[in-house]
Amino acid sequence: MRTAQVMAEQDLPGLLIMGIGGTHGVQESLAALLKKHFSVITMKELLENKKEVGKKIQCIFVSEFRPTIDQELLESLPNLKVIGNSGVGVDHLNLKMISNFGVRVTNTPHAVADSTADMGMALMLASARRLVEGSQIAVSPDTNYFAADWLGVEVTRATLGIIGMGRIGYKVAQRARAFEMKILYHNRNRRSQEEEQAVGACYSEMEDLLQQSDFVMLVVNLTPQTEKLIGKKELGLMKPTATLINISRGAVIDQDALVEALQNKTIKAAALDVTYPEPLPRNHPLLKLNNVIITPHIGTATVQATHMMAEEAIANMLSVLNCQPIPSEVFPQ
Ligand SMILES: O=CC(=O)O
Repeated sequence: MRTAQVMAEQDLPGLLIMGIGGTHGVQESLAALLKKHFSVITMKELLENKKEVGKKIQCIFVSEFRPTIDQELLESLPNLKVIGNSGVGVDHLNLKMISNFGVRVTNTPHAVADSTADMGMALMLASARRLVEGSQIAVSPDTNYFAADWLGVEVTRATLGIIGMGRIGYKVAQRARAFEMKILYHNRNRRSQEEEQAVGACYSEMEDLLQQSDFVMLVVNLTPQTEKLIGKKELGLMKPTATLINISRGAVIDQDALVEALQNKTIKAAALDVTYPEPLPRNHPLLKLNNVIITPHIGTATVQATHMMAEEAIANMLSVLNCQPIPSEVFPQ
């Protein structure tokens, strides 16, 4: 005989998890969170019985950046209503194709903002103070080193140019203010005077920002308009003492041009949480340069952000299922 609890679980909307790790495709704590609202189905379960299991799925929770949702998958899910992306960037999803199936897409712009802004600051400080190089020498067999060999530069009172002043860019500005940085920003839409004053940020044309900044931080979404936004010409405008930091998407930078600029020292350094592709092939020239820091796209990889993203995605997906206003829906461009 079925218990009331099992019956209730069966009544919950079916949710497919697309991710890696744990038995469910995400950490068990996230799976437990999702299970409060959905009947959770793993990819393995779907593949074992596509016909029956496919009909139950109304939502997909996407926790990875890799492109995995194709036409064939969507055709096997006749009752799919919403794809809840865990994260703000949705460039790994084919929005046009998904919308042709009448499926909504949602993202989590609020949950990611603090952790990603922290990552931008961490990369800026690590690069300025040569943290990775310093850490490598400190644990190397070579003990004959001196602080004077490792002079960095101060972030305090330096000029930071933020390209992309959305939620994350603005959080970066709030943090940079505490370092007394001069903050320039460029954005599609100018922020209000009150917002600019609150963080001490000045709106700037791209060219001026690139010419004046000691640190240029990229915080834009990847769209056809921002692909290769930073190329040879833009890198050429930067100071030879400047550092480029990227916490958005790798394809926002023309990577060949970046390699050239770093090799020729026309800019000083780069600190990248994102590259194109991810991970970079092990023989990629960026990996051979000592004026580059690369992290494996971990801007949102914190305990707090992962849980907040799941909560935000759950709220979005339930709104779609309950025909309520959707807090964060993404539309094809
Ligand atoms: O890269 C992280 C995100 O898109 O949220």
